[in-house]
Amino acid sequence: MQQPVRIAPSILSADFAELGAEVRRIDAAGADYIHVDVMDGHFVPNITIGPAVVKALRPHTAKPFDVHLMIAPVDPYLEAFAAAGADILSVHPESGPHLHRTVQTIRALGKKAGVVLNPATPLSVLDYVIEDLDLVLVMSVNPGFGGQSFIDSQLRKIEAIRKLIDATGKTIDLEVDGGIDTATAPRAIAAGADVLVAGTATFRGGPDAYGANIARLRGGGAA
Ligand SMILES: O=C(CO)[C@H](O)[C@H](O)COP(=O)(O)O
Ligand SMILES: [Co+2]
Repeated sequence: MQQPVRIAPSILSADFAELGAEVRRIDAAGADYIHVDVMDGHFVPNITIGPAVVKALRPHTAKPFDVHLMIAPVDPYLEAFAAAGADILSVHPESGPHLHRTVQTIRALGKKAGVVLNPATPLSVLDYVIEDLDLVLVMSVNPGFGGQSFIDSQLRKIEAIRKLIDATGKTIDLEVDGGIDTATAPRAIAAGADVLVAGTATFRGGPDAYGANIARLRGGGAA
């Protein structure tokens, strides 16, 4: 069943020179999850942050850290991100040879497990792991950068995954990431998403705007 809409600001769009304060600000502004984009310059053409930064940010909020791992191979780093304070670890199936094993490793570390589908990744990768997941993340842009435009074809994928999740009878978040703003948020929610990642749309306008930005996205984009 689709759950109430939650907002996961991506700190990729925060001021990196004051990340701790930015995390405290989005926490106070109503963020539900803190979305952390981890990029390695290999799986995706950009380099961002590693476990040391996650650990440094951990004391700044009690909100769940939703860690989106865009690194390959991913398996050797799961333990470090878990120890650093991640709550949800989400992996791309293309980032290791044994997705089922990777999901079991995350669960064995006591963390929530997510699988991320790139725009061209078919639904079938979920067939034999969905029952073990806490979250499915649909990329509505190709991973690597913030500020890209929402890819409309992913709405069909969200609709299809909503049906798959509901058929399990389990509580599994359906998150969408990339190009979420006041125009695309209501479309993603109507398709069945219940967690919206938003980098650009959360941080635009500076700290005084974060609360209103998050509230607008949660309300499905209404002003
Ligand atoms: O995973 C990501 C990129 O790979 C980011 O989470 C995503 O792009 C968020 O940024 P924006 O809301 O600006 O599109
Ligand atoms: Co992300």
